[in-house]
Amino acid sequence: MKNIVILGSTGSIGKSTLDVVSKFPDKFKIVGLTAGKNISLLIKQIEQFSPKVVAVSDEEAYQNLKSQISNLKSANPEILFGTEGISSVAAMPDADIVISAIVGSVGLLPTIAAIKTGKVIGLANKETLVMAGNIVTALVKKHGAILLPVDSEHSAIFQCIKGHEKSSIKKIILTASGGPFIGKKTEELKDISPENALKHPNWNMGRKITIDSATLMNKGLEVIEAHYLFDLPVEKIDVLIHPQSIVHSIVEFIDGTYIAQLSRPDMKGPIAYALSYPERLHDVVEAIDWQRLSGLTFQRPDYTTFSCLSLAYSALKAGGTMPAVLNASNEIAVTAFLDGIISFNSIPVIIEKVMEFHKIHSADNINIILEADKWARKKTKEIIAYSS
Ligand SMILES: NC(=O)C1=CN([C@@H]2O[C@H](COP(=O)(O)OP(=O)(O)OC[C@H]3O[C@@H](n4cnc5c(N)ncnc54)[C@H](OP(=O)(O)O)[C@@H]3O)[C@@H](O)[C@H]2O)C=CC1
Ligand SMILES: CC(=O)[C@@H](O)[C@H](O)COP(=O)(O)O
Ligand SMILES: [Mn+2]
Repeated sequence: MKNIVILGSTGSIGKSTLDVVSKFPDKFKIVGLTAGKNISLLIKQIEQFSPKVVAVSDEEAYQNLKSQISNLKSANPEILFGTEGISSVAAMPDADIVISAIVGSVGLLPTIAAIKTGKVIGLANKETLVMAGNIVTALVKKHGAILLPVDSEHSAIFQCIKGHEKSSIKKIILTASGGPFIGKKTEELKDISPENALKHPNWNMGRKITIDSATLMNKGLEVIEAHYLFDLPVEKIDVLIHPQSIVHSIVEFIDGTYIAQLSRPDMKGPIAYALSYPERLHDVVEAIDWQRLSGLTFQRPDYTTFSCLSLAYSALKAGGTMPAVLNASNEIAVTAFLDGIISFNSIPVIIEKVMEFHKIHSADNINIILEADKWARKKTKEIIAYSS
């Protein structure tokens, strides 16, 4: 029996993780859950899974949760609050594996708290590695923690390279669906509404990552994530558009052969793989009906129209605090787009300006990263205010 903590249990990844856990009650037990502010869902999860400890980041939600919890007959967890409370859940001694599935930079400190206890981390929160890849991988080594990718492309690469020498890898190819605006040019994207950008063709995900998929920033963040997870230079990390999202990524070996990992687009696959690693669970994802597949197609990304992808490659090459700045600026720009304050096409324009203003620092410790993150948020807001 493995004891599981889920950071971000009320989100898309959190809910899929609980789906997997509920199908295998003899293998997994939930010991800790955390949420932002969706306490109506959190209460249902508490009733169903009886965690020992829960934490929420939002103060009003915390007070509401505390007042409602005494009415629950079946469960009575300890309730914690804020980043510190979430980090305590992440570090709880009973946990065997922590699924890191909070969205955005707020996931960084709780993930580090889990790493420092030497646990197995199922990492969905790609922002952790984008912001602080060198620091995080050094902490993983120092504390004997294990980082298992939950992001579908990285889970695919992890599965494909298993048992192969690193020197035999020529490059890895991250597949991208292309998002809802595949094939469109900049001019055609100028009046895109948040509602249309939120219509991902293949995956049902949280709002922030769905917009990142539409701009291709998601793939850019994943290039940076892959660099740190697999310790590969940027030149060995490629991106290919694959609109069907059946091939989750590909490894090209030096002998000219390839290994790819395939399944229907369903995050329960990579989640279950991380939860049960190194074993596999039965019947997690519905089988592919091969005869009915209409085709698997691949094309080069349009780096000009979807320039967020180019910006992410530039940030990775620039190094130091630049990836953290890219990430923070993107978070602010995406929120502004969802709030109707800036246009879809402004997202990369604003991020690029912020990157141009940034004086790179060596990413030696977490405070330098947090400072860069803070600086980039402020600068992005200034540029948005100035231009609107
Ligand atoms: N969804 C997917 O299929 C995939 C997601 N990922 C990555 O996984 C992560 C989660 O994505 P996803 O599940 O889609 O996101 P969601 O927006 O669906 O869920 C986010 C979770 O984070 C919580 N949260 C939000 N803000 C805070 C905060 N300030 N403090 C603490 N918790 C907070 C939310 O709580 P509440 O709702 O209660 O406020 C919710 O539980 C992201 O990093 C994403 O890039 C990677 C691959 C695939
Ligand atoms: C499911 C998953 O891992 C997402 O990160 C997904 O890859 C998003 O789709 P895109 O390929 O459109 O970015
Ligand atoms: Mn992904």
